[in-house]
Amino acid sequence: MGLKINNISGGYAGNNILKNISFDVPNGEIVALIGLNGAGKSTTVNHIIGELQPQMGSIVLNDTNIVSEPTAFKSQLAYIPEQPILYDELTLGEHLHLMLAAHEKDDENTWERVVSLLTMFRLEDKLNWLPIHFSKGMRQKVMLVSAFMLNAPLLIVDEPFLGLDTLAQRDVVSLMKEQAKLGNSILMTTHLLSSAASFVDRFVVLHDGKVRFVGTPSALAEENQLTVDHLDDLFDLMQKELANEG
Ligand SMILES: Nc1ncnc2c1ncn2[C@@H]1O[C@H](COP(=O)(O)OP(=O)(O)OP(=O)(O)O)[C@@H](O)[C@H]1O
Repeated sequence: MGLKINNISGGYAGNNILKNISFDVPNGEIVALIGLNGAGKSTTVNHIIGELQPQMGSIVLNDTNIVSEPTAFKSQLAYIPEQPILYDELTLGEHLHLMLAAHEKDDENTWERVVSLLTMFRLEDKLNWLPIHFSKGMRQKVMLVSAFMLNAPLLIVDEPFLGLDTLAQRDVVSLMKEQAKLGNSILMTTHLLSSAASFVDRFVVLHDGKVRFVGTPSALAEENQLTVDHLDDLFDLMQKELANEG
């Protein structure tokens, strides 16, 4: 089980972007959605988080369909957007308690986990701070704590490394691996193919709103006659292809 995207087509009002997208994020797997700017990664994520509705196809998470049971679907989901969203008037502590309460998890056990995450990201002494006092990277770390504290069955992380120092990047990878070990599904978007290749189970390559490839990092490298260390060159190949099509 896990997340099953079956044959979805969709996009924005009057602007159809996704064409027959299908892929799975099985329980216990880390899957990276990749593609050039404008390929449709955010549009796909927006459908999975329920911001957009597909014109056709289905999105099912552990047997829960997003259309027939939207509340049950969303309660299984933790999402880390590329741009941090924080309530200006709430302290870090108030923000975390509010998020926990919304997921009915504001208990002592979960708070222990929150404290260990805050310590990992060196935020443990900042519970009384307001967002205005946080740097960009610190805001991103607050989003990471808010999502990882939930141990949600599906975690979606948009560009997990953006704005993070190398220590925090390493911590995010180990947290994603920990979530996978717990049997949760992780879907991330990234432009850093070679780095992602060292820890993701599979890549889903989007190209012009279509799924171009689904498979392991080594299979992706092999198909494009690249080594895993040089997977970033795939973007040059796709860019050239787009130029030829145009
Ligand atoms: N709000 C919107 N309304 C209409 N079209 C949009 C909107 N947002 C994005 N698009 C279009 O949808 C297509 C896919 O964009 P999307 O943001 O999904 O790409 P992406 O793969 O996430 O790119 P990036 O790597 O730049 O984040 C693009 O052609 C874009 O112009």
